[in-house]
Amino acid sequence: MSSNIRVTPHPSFDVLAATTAARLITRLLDVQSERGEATVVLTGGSVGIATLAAVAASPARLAVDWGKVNFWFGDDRFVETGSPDRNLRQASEALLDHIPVDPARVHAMAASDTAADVDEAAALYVAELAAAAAAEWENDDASPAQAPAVPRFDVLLLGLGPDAHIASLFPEMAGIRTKGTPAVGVRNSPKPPPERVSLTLEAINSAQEIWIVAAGADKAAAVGLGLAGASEVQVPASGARGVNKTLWLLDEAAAAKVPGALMRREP
Ligand SMILES: O=C(O)[C@H](O)[C@@H](O)[C@H](O)[C@H](O)COP(=O)(O)O
Repeated sequence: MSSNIRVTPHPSFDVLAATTAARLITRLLDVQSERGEATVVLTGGSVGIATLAAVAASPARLAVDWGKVNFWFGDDRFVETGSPDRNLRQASEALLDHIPVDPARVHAMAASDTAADVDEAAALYVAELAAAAAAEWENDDASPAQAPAVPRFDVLLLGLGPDAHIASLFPEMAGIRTKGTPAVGVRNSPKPPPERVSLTLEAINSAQEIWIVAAGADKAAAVGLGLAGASEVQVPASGARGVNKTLWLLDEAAAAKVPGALMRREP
């Protein structure tokens, strides 16, 4: 197992969400003190959204310069902009509408009323990622021609499906096999709704830190498989590896099948 993987259980869903929120606020503050701005990739799902709500409820949120935080999405559902199924809408209701974000720094994936199909939506996100990456490289006095496909992701949040899917990359489907592009259109998703846009594993793994957040007994098998070094095509979560750190932030139920040797119980 790579040394950069750390598994931390939490006593309950609520403690997991609150602790992940505190970690996120602290990480954003640390990055902003080093670089002036910070970038987080948000996820849909119960824990991902509960974490954002916990950030909104935390007095510590007031210490973050939210106007200098770049928000991207690991995936979104390809439904109408106003649909309650949209991760953007859920993230906005949980957090983004309650903090002073710079709208130009909130990078939403296209919806079914703003793109013709999931392929166009993915292509639009690929272009937006490339433009942000080129701008970062120009700022770093490097040639934009050599810019990577995606900007720097300081923290990338991932929920976990019971089938070990991450973002909208599902076992054995085209998305998890896709290489050479940072975003992909998804059809026939086993998790409704059927059409989505997702970052690819390559884009996910470009992140400095990946935080996989999962709660509930129905995720225990996926966590165990994800940590057991299974093939990423069969177990997408097993392919998630941050450049510097990969955290598995779990409640006790989701951690039930984690080998004791891997567990890091924080004091
Ligand atoms: O858009 C989505 O559906 C998510 O990004 C997806 O990857 C989610 O995070 C997992 O399915 C976990 O969701 P739950 O925590 O609700 O089970």
